[in-house]
Amino acid sequence: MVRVALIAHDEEKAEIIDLARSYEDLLSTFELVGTGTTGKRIMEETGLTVERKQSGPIGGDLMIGAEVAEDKLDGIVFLRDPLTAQAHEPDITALLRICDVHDIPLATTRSSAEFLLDGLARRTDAD
Ligand SMILES: O=C(CO)COP(=O)(O)O
Repeated sequence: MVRVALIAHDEEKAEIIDLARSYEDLLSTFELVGTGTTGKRIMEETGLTVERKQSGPIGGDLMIGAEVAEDKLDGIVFLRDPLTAQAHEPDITALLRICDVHDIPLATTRSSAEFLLDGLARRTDAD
């Protein structure tokens, strides 16, 4: 089964919930994992189930990164706030880097996330 991580910074939470609603039918066919607060909000505001890791600032990004290192993930939607400095920036950088190392697709904006999910939908069709 396709396994996807969903992560959003606070300023992007409304955007990822809107994205999750728009793609709910597709996402309901995926295994979903997310950082703590993002996962909680998506479960509260959609019908989706998300396996929740720690909140990003206390290690959640690194836990998602560990799944990448273990080749467990097919893609990541990570809607980053480009205008606010994050205390856990080193963890965010580590996650982006490990996605590059393992060539795991990672989308950091709404439009690129739509491309990523549309691409994973085609992969599901082909399976
Ligand atoms: O900080 C985050 C990603 O860097 C997201 O964490 P939360 O989903 O727990 O808010």
